[in-house]
Formats: sequence, C-alpha cells, structure tokens
Amino acid sequence: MAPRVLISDKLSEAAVQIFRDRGIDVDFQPDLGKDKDKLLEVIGQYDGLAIRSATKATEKVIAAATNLKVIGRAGIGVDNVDIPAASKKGIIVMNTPFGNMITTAEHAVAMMFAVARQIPEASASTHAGKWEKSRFMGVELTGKTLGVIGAGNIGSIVCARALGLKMKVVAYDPFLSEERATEIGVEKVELEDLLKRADFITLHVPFTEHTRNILSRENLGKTKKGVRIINCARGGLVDEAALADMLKSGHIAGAAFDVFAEEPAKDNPLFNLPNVVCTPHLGAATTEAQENVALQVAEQMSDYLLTGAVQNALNMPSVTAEEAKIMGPWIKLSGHLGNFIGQMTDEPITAINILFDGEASEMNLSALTSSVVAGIMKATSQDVNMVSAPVIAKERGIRISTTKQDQSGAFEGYIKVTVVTPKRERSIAGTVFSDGKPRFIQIKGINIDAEIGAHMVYTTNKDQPGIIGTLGTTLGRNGVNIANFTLGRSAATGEAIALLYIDEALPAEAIEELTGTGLFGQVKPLSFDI
Ligand SMILES: NC(=O)c1ccc[n+]([C@@H]2O[C@H](COP(=O)([O-])OP(=O)(O)OC[C@H]3O[C@@H](n4cnc5c(N)ncnc54)[C@H](O)[C@@H]3O)[C@@H](O)[C@H]2O)c1
Ligand SMILES: O=C(O)[C@H](O)COP(=O)(O)O
Repeated sequence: MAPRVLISDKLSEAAVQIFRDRGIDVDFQPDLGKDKDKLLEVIGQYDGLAIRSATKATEKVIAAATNLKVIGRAGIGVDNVDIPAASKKGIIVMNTPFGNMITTAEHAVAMMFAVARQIPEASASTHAGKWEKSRFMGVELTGKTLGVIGAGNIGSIVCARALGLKMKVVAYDPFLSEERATEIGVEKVELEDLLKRADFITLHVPFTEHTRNILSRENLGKTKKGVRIINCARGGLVDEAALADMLKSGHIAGAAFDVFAEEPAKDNPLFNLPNVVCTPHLGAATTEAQENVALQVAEQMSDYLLTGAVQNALNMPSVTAEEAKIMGPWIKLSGHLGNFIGQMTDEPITAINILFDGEASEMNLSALTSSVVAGIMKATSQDVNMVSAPVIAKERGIRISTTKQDQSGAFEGYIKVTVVTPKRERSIAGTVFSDGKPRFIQIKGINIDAEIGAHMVYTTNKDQPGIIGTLGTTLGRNGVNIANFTLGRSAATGEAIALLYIDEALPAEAIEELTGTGLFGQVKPLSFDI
C-alpha cells in the first residue's frame, strides 16, 4: 500500500504534485493544522506529516500518530515540533534549512531600510493625503555599524548584503570561527561589544534555552542610544515589554519585527508605537522560497518513505539514496549483530563498543551505529527503531563508543559489536559478502561462517564428539528442518559453538531435550527480522 502523507499547513501545491508523482497518497488540508482536535483525530492514518509553523506537532499529537514515520517542516524553525517526543517514538523530523534563507535575509534587510526611513508610516500618511515631508527624517545606512546576532545561513547572507550597502558589520556568534568571520568579511565580537557599538542590531539565532531573551531588559539597556532593532528570527529572543519602554523613552529609535513572543500576535506591547514596523511572520513569504521549501520537503519525505534515504533530519544522521543502496546490507548486518547480542543478554547493558573495519569504516558510521543500537533494543521492545534507539540508550545511561580500523585480512571489512554488562562482555562480528548477504563471522572470538535466517539456534558446548549428531537427531525428531549448520571452536578454551539456521522456530520440547542431555552450556533460540 502506498504511504499516506498529510499536508496540514499552507504549503505550495508544488508539494502535492511531487508526492503524487512519487506514488504517495497525499491529503492536502492546508487549514487542518489550526484545528488541534481534528488533527488528533486523523493523524493516526498517516505515515508522513508535512507542515509549516501553524501546525503544532505536540507530544499529544505525536502520541496519537500511531503510524507516523516522518514529520517534514517546509521551512527552517522546528520549535513547533516536539523533537524529543518524536525521537522517542522513532519519528524522523526533517526541515529544509536552505530553501528560504535568501528570502528571509532579504526581509531583514527590507525591514532595516523600512525602520531607517520610516517607510510604512510615511506610506500610510501619504495614502491619507497628508504630504508630511518634514515629519519623516531618516538615517543613512552607509557607514553605520550593523550588529548581527547569529551568523549562520541567514545571518551570513544579511552580513553580505550589509557589506554591499557599505555598512560595517560586527557579529556575535559563539560558534563562528575567526576564519569564517574573515571569509564573510565581518568582525567577530562579544555580545557586550556588539551592544555598545551597533547602530542597527539584527537577530538570526534559533530560539533555544540559551537564546531566549538574549536581548533582555538589561542587554537592551547596554545598547547605544538611537539603536534600531530588527527581529526576523523568532519571537521570545527580545524582551518586548522592555523594548516598548525604551522606544517610548527614546533610548531606542526604532524596531522592525516579523516575529513575536506570541503568534498570531493580536495584542503586543510593540503595536501602535511610532517607528515600529511589524509584519505577520512574512520572512519566508515569497513565491520562490515557498516553492523551494515545498518541493524540497516533498522530495525529502518521499525519499525517506520510499527508499530510506535521510536528508536534513534533526534527529537522525543523513543517509543519501545512493548510500542507502550501498549501505542497505551493512545496515541490516548492524541490526542483526545488535539483535543477536540483545537476545543473548538479560542483564542491564552499561556500554556498547563498535569496531568498524575496512570497507565498513568508510561508511556513514552514525547510521550503522544507530542500527546496531536499535537491533540491541529490539530484543526487548518491538517499537524501537534507528531514530529512537540512541535516545533510549542515552536515557538508560548506556555509553556508546566507536572505533575505526583497516586491518581486515580475509574480509574487505567487518563490524564487531561488544556489549558490556556488570557481569560480562559479549561480542559478535559480521560482514557482508559480495552477494550482498550479511553473515556472522565470529562469536566470543571464535570464527564461524553463518548465514542469517529468520529462525536460528545458538548452542555452546565442550568440544567433544557427538554434538552434531545430537543436535541433528533432536531437531529431526521434533520436525525441525535445518537450512544451514555452522560450527566453530576454540583450541585455547576447548569450547565449541554452533549456529543453526532452521526453517521454523525451535519448539520448547526440543530445547528441553537438548538441555536435558547435559552436553550444552547454552541452547538459545533466536529470531531475526530478515
Ligand atoms: N521570519 C521567518 O519567517 C524566518 C524564516 C526562516 C528562518 N527563521 C529563523 O531565523 C533564525 C536563523 O535561521 P538560520 O537558518 O540562519 O539558522 P542557522 O542555524 O543557519 O544559524 C543560526 C546561527 O545562530 C548561532 N547561534 C546559536 N546559538 C547562539 C547564541 N546563543 N548566541 C549567538 N549565536 C548563536 C549558530 O551558531 C548559527 O550560526 C532561526 O530562528 C529560524 O527559525 C525565520
Ligand atoms: O522557520 C521558518 O522557516 C520561518 O519561520 C517560516 O515560517 P512559515 O513557514 O510559517 O512562514
């Protein structure tokens, strides 16, 4: 059955066409996101949810989304999505980080001009037939200092435009390197310095616990008299009440805001103050940007739902469609290795160490690691996947470490997983043969060559004659057909292991019989999601 996607915000209809062309069953209901109850009622039917900022993908919505695999944000900000809740449920959250950045940067620059020359008020006055030529005295931008808070995708475009306008640009961004600052032609400064020096301040940071109220009353008080403030990033970055007070006192000369602490903004301290320019979150509202983000989100969501390729996800490493094809068998192998250990382990796991050798070490290790961890967790919970497993592991305090090497002799590459519990360490290694089939090649340091089947049995015993016969006759007597039988032994410890791939699950009677012989240390039935 084709995957089903709900578009619950006003996306360009270009997205609908992409989904249809890719064979996805799409429901375009652009106003549904505003109706919380309706969204809760229908969300369970969909594999994908495509949104902008009006739909709130809250914990409650995510809990009701019993089939949801991906949330696609046609835009940048994902503060309307409960990402931890989505991750825990194994739902990928992706955005389109580049599709509207130029448009939004242009809006910030337009707002800077608007507030410098009081264009909206002058326009309203002229429309009213007043011709107030002497009322609207502005300031030039040339030679003025622009303080940019956050020099990422949008901030750095604003910097480039401002330099073109012959402004001096200083940027505060703790994650901006000196090299990058030089490359984009700005002076990297501390926030205090920016506040003191800027004639215009523009914000381009995400809304996080660190950036909330970054322009607090205290920080606004440190600004240069006559400063103008532009916010086209997120509401909540500036203390609106403090800003209103300082606009009234004349310390701050103007403000241009596209985003507000509460949206839709109906009643805001900044409304109706002179020289405050407001737009209703229009930063991304151009035909070009809306086409870009709609096309991108539809392509990304379709790729994920149809091929497993992951692009621009916020809670999962990226895997291209090409990588997904090449890595497919290795991702399967990683899952099986994890799942073997998960099924063998009945104590709390404290650490997972993964060694990637040769060919495997050149792949997307984050994706392979997530698959190992998901495989381990799947042994105890069916609902876990590559998105949720690392989150659950972190919650349980499991340390995950990875190592790369290139030493394989017999194989082009392999993966070895070692799991540590308070009592012991357990390890298994596997590879992918040229036929694309994953194999187990080592358990407990003992070499084997085992095909992986849906039903298997793992046994350990003292290396002595008669074991193969006992296994064969017991399984035969219980009507179990053996598809593949692999043995391995350690000369050092005198221990032997067997891994059997069988046609159906091992009945309890067979396990009892084998255990009753006293020949086996362990008789463990296993199952794998092939
Ligand atoms: N108004 C709109 O319609 C609209 C449209 C698109 C994006 N946005 C918003 O614009 C903002 C910027 O988007 P972007 O795509 O440039 O993001 P980005 O991730 O590319 O850049 C954000 C920058 O902020 C920096 N940063 C993070 N924490 C910081 C801190 N505490 N202090 C200073 N800098 C910090 C980061 O290092 C990064 O360089 C986001 O809030 C986004 O939601 C708004
Ligand atoms: O984060 C974004 O991409 C912008 O805030 C745009 O939001 P919108 O899609 O609701 O216009």
